[in-house]
Amino acid sequence: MVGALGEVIIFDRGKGFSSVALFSFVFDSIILSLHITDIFTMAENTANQTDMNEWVYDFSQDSNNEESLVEELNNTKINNNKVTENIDTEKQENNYDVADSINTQNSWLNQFEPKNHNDNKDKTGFKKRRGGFNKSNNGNNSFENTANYDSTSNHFQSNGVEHIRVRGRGFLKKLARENESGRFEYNVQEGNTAPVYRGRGGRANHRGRGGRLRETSSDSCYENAEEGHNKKENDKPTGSKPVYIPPDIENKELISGIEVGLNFDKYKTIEVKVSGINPPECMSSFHDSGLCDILLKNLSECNFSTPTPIQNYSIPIIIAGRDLMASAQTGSGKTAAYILPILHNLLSEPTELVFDEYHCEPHVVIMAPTRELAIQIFECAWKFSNRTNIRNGVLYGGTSIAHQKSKILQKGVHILAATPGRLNDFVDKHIVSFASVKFFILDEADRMLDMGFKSNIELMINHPTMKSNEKRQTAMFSATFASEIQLLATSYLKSDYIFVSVGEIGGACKDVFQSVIKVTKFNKKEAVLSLLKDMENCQGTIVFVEQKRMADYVAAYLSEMNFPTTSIHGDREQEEREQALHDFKTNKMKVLVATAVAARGLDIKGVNNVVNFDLPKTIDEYVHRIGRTGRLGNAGKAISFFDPDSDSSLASELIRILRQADQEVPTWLKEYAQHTGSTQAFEDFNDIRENAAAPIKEMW
Ligand SMILES: Nc1ncnc2c1ncn2[C@@H]1O[C@H](COP(=O)(O)OP(=O)(O)OP(=O)(O)O)[C@@H](O)[C@H]1O
Repeated sequence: MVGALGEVIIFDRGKGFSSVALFSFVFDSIILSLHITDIFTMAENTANQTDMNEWVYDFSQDSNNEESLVEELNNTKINNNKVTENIDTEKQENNYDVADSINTQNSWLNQFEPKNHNDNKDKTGFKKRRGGFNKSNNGNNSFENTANYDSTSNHFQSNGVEHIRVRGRGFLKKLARENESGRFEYNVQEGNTAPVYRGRGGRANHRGRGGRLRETSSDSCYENAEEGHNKKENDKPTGSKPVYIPPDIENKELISGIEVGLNFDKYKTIEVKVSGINPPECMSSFHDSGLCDILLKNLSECNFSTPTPIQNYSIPIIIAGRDLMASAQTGSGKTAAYILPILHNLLSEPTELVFDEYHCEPHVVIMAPTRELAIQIFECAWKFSNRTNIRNGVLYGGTSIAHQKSKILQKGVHILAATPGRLNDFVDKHIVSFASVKFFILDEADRMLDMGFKSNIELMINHPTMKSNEKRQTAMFSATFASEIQLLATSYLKSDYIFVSVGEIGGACKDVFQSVIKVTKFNKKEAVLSLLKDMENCQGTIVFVEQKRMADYVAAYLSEMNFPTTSIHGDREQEEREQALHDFKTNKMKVLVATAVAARGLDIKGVNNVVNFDLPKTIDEYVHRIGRTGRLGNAGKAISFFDPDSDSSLASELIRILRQADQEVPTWLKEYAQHTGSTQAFEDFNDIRENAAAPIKEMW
């Protein structure tokens, strides 16, 4: 209930902001209208007096005269000590910077600028924007999410006011550049899971007029068929399409891959199970793989000397023309397990590449749930096709469509890595046709086939230009593969597909040392801080949170505490997301705070620690998250905060994963598991085909 939260909502709707001085105050649908000059003072007093925890500044003025509004704002005596939130975090999907157009009179705006950063970035790695409300009482922090006015210290603190919202039209609409409602909000409530959308006329995922109480889950908006894409992109008016042009691969060092770790040899002891009719023999080295010479050369240049188990099995299976469903632990080389045999096929059985100025027909389509993963797959294909005529392309949202179109139509593409939304768009526009597809690959297949993406995948599989199962080769890979998803997946595969599992399906990588700490939602912040302080070197730490806003909040907090931190989540612009990853990869930022958008597939050198600030909703997500460390035989560490209030339903599954990975199970955790399900060990084998040949058990 909004009213129960207690809010101050301030609207100013009088033209020119000077004539209206009506002040009213109600819970839930409270409207305060008053002279803008007094807004902050009055709100502050009211908040202070009534101990309310939300402020909403609403400049619902459809101002035709922005300049006078800006002037009005300039004249407004806003005490720097009182307004503390940087609203930028709510409008990061666009590059528009209103202050550019009113630069000459930006004193109001400038007083909210981050004060002590020389370049265009603040300490969090966020791009500095004008127009954000920004704490400036000590002049050095742009993301201090404090918001409660403390009359004794004359500034805000975080223990009371939980929301600051700014709503407006005209000038503020531009400032926020949101949807037609022209409003945006920033919720700084700690541990918040239920941002309140309200107003008049709100609808699902959109803050508008007539709002309602609505929960946004982590980064789960699939309307653009990408995990963690920016919801606000859904209703961008035509004409404000993304213009970001990503750079070409420029730093080979950054895509060079993780080095083999001390535990790499332990891969030999992992049990591999294969089922399906007449599976091809596995290989035991790259040299007996039959891969063409140029690929062997590229492999050695990339320091791939010994194949991992999933590569030993998948490479011969794909070379033999068989369909494949494969599961292997995180960080064990699944990407190369399909890229290499595909490249081998393209090179040894070349066919003409069809393309013209209007369309192209890739030979290989690889789908991934996130933009960053699509980029990573593209880079992997690119590095292994060095010195060949193979052309690689990538399609993903948040970037210029014209640019991506020109890239793939220039010379055509053999291998196209893509997120479903952008690919569908290109297929709809007849820019991409599946008429020449030989291989169709689903990376993170269980994710691609669950609720969020399934309809998009089906659109492609059933597209008139797509070849039938029998005429194309299909392969699916993931570290997790629930039985129901396997069942669904079988309809996309030939009936005699091979199933390979390396280790337990859905099991965690045993090279990750896992620990669980009991917390409450109120002490997570301190807990993460003390974890970082206790680390000898916190370089390479990913902190996972459930909410996009929480990502900014935690990133801001850690930056404040002098841990260089950046964040990645679906409300950041694509350019910012790529910049954040780049800064993290190049060690400019020690800590990356991330939502689900970074949970799967991302392969980043030097990730030593994963912290689950919030535990995810599902155990599979947990397995993927902690798999960002402990890759390729390197040791890693995962620390998870367990809040009994919100995480008890995960307890039994968590215990199961801890046991499977030979980790210690805290005694207190068992209490929470008692009523929430089985902690039994993994099933022995689960190829769901009823008629599957008896599994061939082999030790690699
Ligand atoms: N045989 C190999 N020799 C050396 N390095 C390898 C080998 N195979 C893979 N790698 C490297 O191991 C890292 C992990 O590979 P990859 O990202 O394909 O793992 P994955 O199994 O797909 O992980 P996830 O489940 O997290 O997606 C990459 O840096 C890759 O370059």
